[in-house]
This record gives sequence, C-alpha cells and structure tokens, in this order.
Amino acid sequence: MSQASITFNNLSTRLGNNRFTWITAFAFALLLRQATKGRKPKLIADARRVAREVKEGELDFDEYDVVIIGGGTAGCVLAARLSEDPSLRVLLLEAGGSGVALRETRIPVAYSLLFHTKHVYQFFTEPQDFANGKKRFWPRAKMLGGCSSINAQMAQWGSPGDFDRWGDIIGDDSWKWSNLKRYFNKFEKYVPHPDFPDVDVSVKGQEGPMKVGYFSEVSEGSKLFIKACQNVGIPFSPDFNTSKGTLGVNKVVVNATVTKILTERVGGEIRTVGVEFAKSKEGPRYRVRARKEVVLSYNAEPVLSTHLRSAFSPTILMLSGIGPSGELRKHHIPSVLDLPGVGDNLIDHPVVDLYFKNRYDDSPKHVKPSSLGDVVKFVTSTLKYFITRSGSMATNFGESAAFVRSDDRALFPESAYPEKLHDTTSSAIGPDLEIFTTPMAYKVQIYLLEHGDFTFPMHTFAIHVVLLRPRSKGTLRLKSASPWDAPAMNPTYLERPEDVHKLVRGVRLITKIARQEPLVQRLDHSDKDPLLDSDTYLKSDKELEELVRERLETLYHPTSTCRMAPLEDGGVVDSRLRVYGVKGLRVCDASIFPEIVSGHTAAAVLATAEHLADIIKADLKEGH
Ligand SMILES: Cc1cc2nc3c(=O)[nH]c(=O)nc-3n(C[C@H](O)[C@H](O)[C@H](O)COP(=O)(O)OP(=O)(O)OC[C@H]3O[C@@H](n4cnc5c(N)ncnc54)[C@H](O)[C@@H]3O)c2cc1C
Repeated sequence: MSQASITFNNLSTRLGNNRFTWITAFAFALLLRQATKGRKPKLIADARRVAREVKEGELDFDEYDVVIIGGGTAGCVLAARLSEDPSLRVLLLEAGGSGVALRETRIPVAYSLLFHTKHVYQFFTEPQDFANGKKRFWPRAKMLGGCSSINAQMAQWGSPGDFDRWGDIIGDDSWKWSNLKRYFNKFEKYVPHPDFPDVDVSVKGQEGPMKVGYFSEVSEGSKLFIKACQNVGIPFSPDFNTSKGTLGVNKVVVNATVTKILTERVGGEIRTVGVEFAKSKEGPRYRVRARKEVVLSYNAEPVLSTHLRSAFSPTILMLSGIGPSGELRKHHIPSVLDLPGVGDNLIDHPVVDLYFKNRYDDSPKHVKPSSLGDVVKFVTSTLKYFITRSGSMATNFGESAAFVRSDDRALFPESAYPEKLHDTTSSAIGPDLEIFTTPMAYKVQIYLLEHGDFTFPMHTFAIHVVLLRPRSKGTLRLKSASPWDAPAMNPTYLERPEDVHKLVRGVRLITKIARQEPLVQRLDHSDKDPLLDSDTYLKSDKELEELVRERLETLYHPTSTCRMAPLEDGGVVDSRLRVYGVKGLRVCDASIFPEIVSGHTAAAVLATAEHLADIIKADLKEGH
C-alpha cells in the first residue's frame, strides 16, 4: 500500500551510499551549490523571437499551427506529443520560467520550500462560510512543469468507475476506463522494485516518458501504518493503479502570460484566431496567430501572472468574452459568447490533518531548519540526495495511503455510525475517503503562518483524511476585467452536511489506526502538547465536527470549472474538449474533469492530455 511515486521531473540512477567529511562550512556550502545547481534548458525568454509587439491596427502576426497556453502538467505533454509531427508548428506559452532550473523541484521532499517564493502563486480562496469563515491558502506553481514540479509525486490513477462516469456524462466511450487506461500506460514507464514483487508488471506502461515506481524513502512510521491498517480491517493492495480498483518541437516561451484569446466572427461562426501575451502588466503586448488550434492548458487551478495575481482557464475565457453574460456585463467585458457553465462546478479535495508525536527523533524536520543541527543535517542530506538519490530528502512526503468507503460497515459499524450517508462514490469498488501519511506535520494555520511555514517544536508523524468525492461545489468568478487580478475562488467547502460527517468518520478511523499495533509503538500519545492529537480520540462527534471545520485545508486538487459535459448540463467543452460555440479553441487540464476523480489528480490530467493529443492529430488528419 506504500504509494507508487511519479517522477515528474528527473530520475537518475541510484548509486551506492557515500560518507562525506567536510573541512569548512564555506567549502561545504560551495559544494552544495555546485552539486545541486539547476539546469539551464534552452528556452525562449525574449518574446520578440516568436511574436510581434502589437501595434494599433496591425494584423500581420507570426503564425503557428497550434498555440498552447500554459506549460504545466497537461500543456507540456500536449506540446511534446503534437511536436512528434514535424510538419506542425507548435508554440507553448508559459507564464513562469524553467522548473528544472530550480533545485527544490528536484529534491522530492523540498517542494513546499517553494510555496512562499516568486515561483508559486500564493492564492487564497474566498472566506469559507462552512469552515469557520477562514480563507484557505491555494499555492499553485508558476513554472514549466506546472504543479507537477511542486507536487508530492503520489501517483494515483483514480478508480476505474470515475472514468466510466466521465464517459456516461459526456456520452463518449473513449473517456471510459476501458479506453482511457491506455493513456495512463502511455505516459508511464513502470520501474519494478524488489520490495513490491506483487505488482503485476504486465498491466503497466513500459515505454512512456515518465518513470513511475517506488522510488522514495519510506519512513518507519509509514511502514507500520500499513500494518496497523491491516489490523483495523483494511485489506492490503500491492498496487492502486490497476483495473481492479522534437523535430517538430518548435518553441517554448517562458515568462509569457497570456492576457486574452483573440476571436473573430465570420458569418454566424465565432473563430479563434490567436492569443495576446505579455511579460508584465506594464510591458508591451505581443500577438501570435493560430492557424489551427489554441489550447488552454492551465487548470481550474489558479493560474498565473506576476505579482501574485492570477487567472484560470475559466478566467481567461471570461476575460476574452466567453462565459456567463451577467458576469461579463458586471466587468464591462464585451460578450463574444454567452456560455453559462464557465467557472461553475469548482470542486476540490478537502483534507484534515492529525498530528502525533514521533517517539524517535528521525523525522525529516530539518527540511525546514530551526537550529544549527538542522542546518547541518539539511546540507548533508541534500548533498547525499544529489549524489545517491537516497536518504531523508528522498521521501516524497505522501508515503503510504489507504482507500476506504465511509459506508464500509466493517470499519464503521451501524451501532456506532447509524446515519446513512449519501453515496457519492463512482462505483461499488470506488472509495470516498483516503487516509495517507507524511513523515512529519507540515500544514497548520497558526497566527498568519501557512502551509510549510511552521516548524513543529518536536518530531512528528502525520496522518491525513481526504474527502475524495465531496458533494459541496463552488464557483470561480472574476473580480475585475484585468488579467493581472486574481479571480474569486470559492470551493464552498463543507456546504453539504454529509461532507462533514464523512470526514468525521475518517478522523475517527485515523485515531483508531494511530493507537493500533504496531504503529502505536512509534507514537508517543502521552505528550499532551495542544499542537498534537494525542487525545483527539476522546472527543465527541460534535467536537470532531468543529475540528473538521476549523482544520480543513486543500489537498491542492481544484477541478471541473470548464466541465466536459453536455451544454444543457452546464458543460463548457464537448468530448473532443472543444469549447462549445467557438471554433479552434480547446481546454485541456483539470478544469475539464466532468467529476473529480477519487485519487490525486495529476495522472488523470496526464491521461487527458495524452488522449487529447490523439484526438487533435486525428482531427488535423481529417482536416477539421
Ligand atoms: C502542492 C501540491 C501538491 C500536489 N500533490 C499531488 C500529488 O502528490 N499527486 C497528484 O497526482 N497530484 C498532486 N497535485 C495536483 C496536481 O499536481 C495537479 O492537479 C496538476 O499538476 C494540474 O495540472 P494542470 O496541467 O491542470 O495545471 P498546472 O500543472 O498547474 O499548469 C498550469 C500552467 O499554466 C501556466 N499558466 C497559467 N496561466 C497562464 C497564462 N495566463 N499564460 C501562460 N501560462 C499560464 C502556469 O504557469 C502553469 O505552468 C498537487 C498539487 C499541488 C499544488
């Protein structure tokens, strides 16, 4: 049950363990700097090399066949696949810079160190009325690779039933698991691991560009968690990701924030002609023409610009005059097309974290050094990671996980949990709760500190519960007509009471697992520090409901604001991911998910991009 981890960035060969001795702190720091220096990929940072500055009335733009907005998880896959055809001119516009040039994206455990830097948009939701009124922090990457460059590398495909529902919703079997699973295999190169011999390698992708496997360092606590889960009645699964449950690369431009999609009306038809982009709010505007396609490839998740501002796929659509006409009128944006579903259905995975004291002083607490000893550990373990790919920096953080159903009577007996909760799972084998572990606590709102800011004064071990199929849904709306302003993001967490009740069941299960052999031996429940959950098992349901409302945070998975669904059901794109009513414009990112998947979202984004690449190639061949 230990998680397979995706190597979204680079995975090198493992070398043996090394020991180092150091002469001076200076030599030490210098060596670290050299050893971990980021790579300088060949990217275009000067917009004049791909486009012309917009001059009043000028219509002679540089032309590309396909222009992709956003070099994130989906955008990179799509650009790479379309570029396999050397006859296609593909332009990828990315608001941020290189991801691999940053050493924090290449150390598995270090991603949260980027949360409060210029490489990440530090967004906040609107105040959450049903979760004690607080705004929630929503960090999103602004760099090539997108959120894959700052994520926890937990590789989960989701439940097969999730995709069967996608196919049913849009009325196209190609989105069902029986077909879509080949796109999961297409991006995957599974790397077998001797500790996990029960994984059926024959159902794994062998030739994809992304290595998937059990690479990370797993803490002792997470290993014991797996045994404790079995002891409370959760069956072991060796693998979650099964049916059972450049010739053509043209240009990658960085520091290019798209401000608008350019359309024209020819007869009764609205056509996309190109995009406008800029390096900064005050800087010159550039335009390129798209001969065939423009693909929006940045998520329902906040996207980007400079100065901590944002747009989203739905935001850029609305800024370009495509969206609910009332919203457009409010901000005096000339309407190109009234498309009511744009920005609706915002859904996210809420998570509640519980913290326990680690009896042993072996958590990777030094990732965020708070003492000289931590600094020394940080430097040695970072260097060790870059040389041996092992050690405490090699944990991907989300080390092990269990998927359960909140109506599983073996775990939640009727006598203790009489309430029948609405079933939101996608099938009889689909889960609605995930319990996962991290080798230390990292996310707690204290004073004004946010995710990754606060260092616990003791060694900790954390267990988290995620609501995988929430009923509460919210909206994304514009706050102004400026592409440099953040939109209003309101996931309306916990609006539906059953969402709270399911999370309470999850919290109860965590307290049980934490007191279960053999995990209980690693945790010190006698420490009554108020930061810890040593006595949370004693709380009443009412107290746990309050804990859930107070502690709820994002698992960073917002989706579905440009849903693939019939137009009359609030859909924004059809089954070929074409925006209804606009020719030559598609969306490809987590915003098209008809429903959120019951697993982490990156793999489903990758499979979506792989599928769309084939769709576009087929459409171009047929001359659509
Ligand atoms: C901290 C964190 C941890 C996570 N952990 C996991 C995990 O362990 N496992 C998992 O499966 N998923 C995880 N996720 C979620 C997963 O990474 C995302 O769902 C996925 O990467 C989203 O892909 P995307 O292509 O839709 O968007 P992104 O990858 O976010 O890409 C969007 C891109 O668009 C660019 N962009 C935005 N606006 C513009 C514009 N106007 N002009 C030009 N470019 C623009 C951005 O700079 C960015 O590069 C995590 C996410 C976060 C933030």
